[in-house]
Amino acid sequence: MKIYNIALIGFGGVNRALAELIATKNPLWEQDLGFRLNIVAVSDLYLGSVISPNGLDAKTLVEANFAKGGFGGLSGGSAEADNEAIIKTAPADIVVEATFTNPTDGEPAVSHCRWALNSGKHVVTTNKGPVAIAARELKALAEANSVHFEYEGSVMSGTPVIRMAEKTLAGAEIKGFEGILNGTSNFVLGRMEQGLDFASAVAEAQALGYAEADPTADVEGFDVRLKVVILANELLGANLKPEDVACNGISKLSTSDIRAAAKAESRWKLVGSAVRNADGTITGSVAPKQLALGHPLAGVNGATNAVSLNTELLGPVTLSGPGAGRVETAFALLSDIVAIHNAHSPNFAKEAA
Ligand SMILES: NC(=O)C1=CN([C@@H]2O[C@H](COP(=O)(O)OP(=O)(O)OC[C@H]3O[C@@H](n4cnc5c(N)ncnc54)[C@H](O)[C@@H]3O)[C@@H](O)[C@H]2O)C=CC1
Ligand SMILES: N[C@@H](CC=O)C(=O)O
Repeated sequence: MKIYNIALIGFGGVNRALAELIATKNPLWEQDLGFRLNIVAVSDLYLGSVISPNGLDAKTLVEANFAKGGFGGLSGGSAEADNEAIIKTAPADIVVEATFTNPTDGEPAVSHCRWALNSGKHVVTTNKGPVAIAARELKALAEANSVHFEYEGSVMSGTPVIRMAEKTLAGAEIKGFEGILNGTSNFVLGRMEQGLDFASAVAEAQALGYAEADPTADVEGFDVRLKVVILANELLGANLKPEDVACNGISKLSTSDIRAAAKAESRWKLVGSAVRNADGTITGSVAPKQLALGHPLAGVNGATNAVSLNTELLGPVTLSGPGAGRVETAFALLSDIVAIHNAHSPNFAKEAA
């Protein structure tokens, strides 16, 4: 049985949900997965930072109602979030990056990943910024340091689209994809269909933990644009940057547009897609589309996401599942740690006492 020491960077919805899972599921993971997780450090812009080489009690961490700078009151704690020192010096095997996604340059998360990989620590992240903007560099850094850079939760939350496509569909020749890749905007469109106004629907998505720290990223399509870049680069071998992908969101759709679509037996959906063109170039786009009710994506509701991968050998292969949510996304982090564990890297795991 292995123990993985982990450092949590960001302690918002997703990393807090991971800590909740650790508090209750470690015995099950020991039995079923062959490891348990031990939180040795946490750093959060609002709460401060704390290092405890022997491990912090996950239950206490999630149940204590810390105020701003509250980690300063813990043994080994500080009211400041010293991410760099925590990432470089905490005795962690794995750094779990779940700070906010910066759709412009990916920072400071790109730096967090660099510091961790250069320190010989694995990185698992749900943050779309570093993956969309710096995946090539970070994968090369991981390889150079014999560690992993894993990011399943960066697209479709805990629904395993990246691993499914790369591992299980290897050889099927993916030529393009089309999907609903943002839980918040899909949830908002559904609530507007039910008669709620746009602002109230966005507020509900925020309360449910689906939305980005700035929900503009969800409703203007910037979040889907990052996911289109990630999937196009991963699955189609593209080298797209966010600015290469045409992007329109849902904010201009009015309640009357949505009602009119319903009368025409159709629904508005925010669709992200990419395709390999005949000349080998790859084009991505994000745009609201009015889909007939019979369209496979028209029935995808709430924060559920779905993506249809167009393959040469199988035709379309469609995967659907949670696209947002705290626990759902924490599961993606667990799945990344399982992938690291299963790769049997010998240098990072500690035998249980
Ligand atoms: N919530 C979801 O359904 C999903 C979220 N993600 C991504 O996962 C990441 C985390 O999401 P949530 O936990 O929902 O966000 P959140 O907004 O609830 O939490 C982010 C936390 O990071 C902290 N933070 C921000 N900047 C920081 C910095 N420079 N240093 C240290 N801490 C910092 C904030 O104080 C906050 O506690 C985001 O990048 C998000 O895009 C990905 C898939 C789904
Ligand atoms: N805000 C995002 C969270 C997951 O990436 C969404 O709503 O899909």
